[in-house]
Amino acid sequence: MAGGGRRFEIGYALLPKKENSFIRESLVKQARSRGIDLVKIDMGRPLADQGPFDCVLHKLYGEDWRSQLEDFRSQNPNAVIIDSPAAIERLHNRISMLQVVSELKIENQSETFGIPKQIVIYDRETLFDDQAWELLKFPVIAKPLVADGSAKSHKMALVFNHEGLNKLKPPIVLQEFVNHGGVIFKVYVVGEYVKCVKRKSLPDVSEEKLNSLQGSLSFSQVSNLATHQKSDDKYYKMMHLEDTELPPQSFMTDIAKGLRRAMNLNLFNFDVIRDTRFGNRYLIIDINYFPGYAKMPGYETVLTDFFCDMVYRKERQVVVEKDSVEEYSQEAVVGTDGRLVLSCEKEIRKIVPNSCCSDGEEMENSIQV
Ligand SMILES: O=P(O)(O)O[C@@H]1[C@@H](OP(=O)(O)O)[C@H](OP(=O)(O)O)[C@H](O)[C@H](OP(=O)(O)O)[C@H]1OP(=O)(O)O
Ligand SMILES: Nc1ncnc2c1ncn2[C@@H]1O[C@H](COP(=O)(O)OP(=O)(O)O)[C@@H](O)[C@H]1O
Ligand SMILES: [Mg+2]
Ligand SMILES: [Mg+2]
Repeated sequence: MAGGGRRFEIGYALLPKKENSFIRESLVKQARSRGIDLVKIDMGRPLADQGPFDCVLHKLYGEDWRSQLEDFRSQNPNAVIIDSPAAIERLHNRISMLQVVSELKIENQSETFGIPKQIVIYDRETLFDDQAWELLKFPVIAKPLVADGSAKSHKMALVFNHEGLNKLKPPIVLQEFVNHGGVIFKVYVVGEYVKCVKRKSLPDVSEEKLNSLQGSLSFSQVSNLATHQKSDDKYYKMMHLEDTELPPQSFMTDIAKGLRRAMNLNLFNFDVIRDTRFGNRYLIIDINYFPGYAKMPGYETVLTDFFCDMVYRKERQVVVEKDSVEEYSQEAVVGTDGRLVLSCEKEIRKIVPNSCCSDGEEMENSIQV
């Protein structure tokens, strides 16, 4: 075990469904064997009274939970919080979620990426306003603007014509439906680890079919159906999952890295489709915080590696801090004047930049000189 035999505690706060799927005995055991104890946070008691944890792993929302995390952080400035509520928040709105994609710059000669054309509609009037429709053409997907994990936030409609707009309930995002061969790519990100898998998606809609279709079609969490129907060979063949080529791994990794940095998140996945009109154009349509990692083969190892990275990196930083303090305070002694001590403090801060949970977010009071 690394870290000089010291054990680490990671507290987790998850909804029951998530806890059941994610906190498996196999994960708990593997983490334990590498010096990490996964401990359930007691939601009946203040978080700040528990632990003290080296790291908090969470997928819970709301003001109360946020302020509990803040209290915990101020009492445990060296603890790692995965991830910061402010960074997660961006993913709760389907417009801000994809804005970050448009800002990414990735050099690639052979593939391109972006997001589908989309507009946000806040009221029924705008829904039927021709001006709002200048950018889009049917079919479109209507998605609830809010993506907060509720069943409602996953209820979508594929809309074929104006008649289909009647059933929609703003606020919604209307997104151009892009034919993509019925297969979606899910790219799972765990810190630096990136894994792309294929899943079932909606079938293509041809011009011909579009003219014969009426109104709209409602659906929910279509990509999760594939796992339930894996045993149905005929169904699987029909979706052409096996014949579909994955996007180039290095391209997905570059996008994942860019998103991770831009969003300041460690645990997320994003849904990608390949536009059949071009073949080398990829569109990102959805980003999810802390998705269903247990569906990833060998998720226990990937997650344990990540936990180790988080807590050991933290441990290393603390050691560096201590070393730096000694080194610089010796210099300060040589100089023997108050001003010199002050400039040393600044130096130490430079040595331990952003020493925090998710990259980029400064941890205050981490250095005691
Ligand atoms: O439950 P699972 O394993 O299907 O995971 C869901 C994810 O499925 P995926 O890993 O992408 O196949 C799912 O992703 P999709 O929306 O299907 O793209 C969400 O991340 C969902 O979380 P939430 O309801 O948006 O908070 C995830 O649900 P929670 O487990 O977080 O409740
Ligand atoms: N612009 C689009 N073009 C084609 N299919 C789409 C598009 N947007 C979503 N889909 C399909 O709808 C599914 C659900 O949409 P998504 O935005 O991923 O919502 P959720 O957050 O519920 O997963 C996707 O997995 C994909 O099959
Ligand atoms: Mg999705
Ligand atoms: Mg989603």
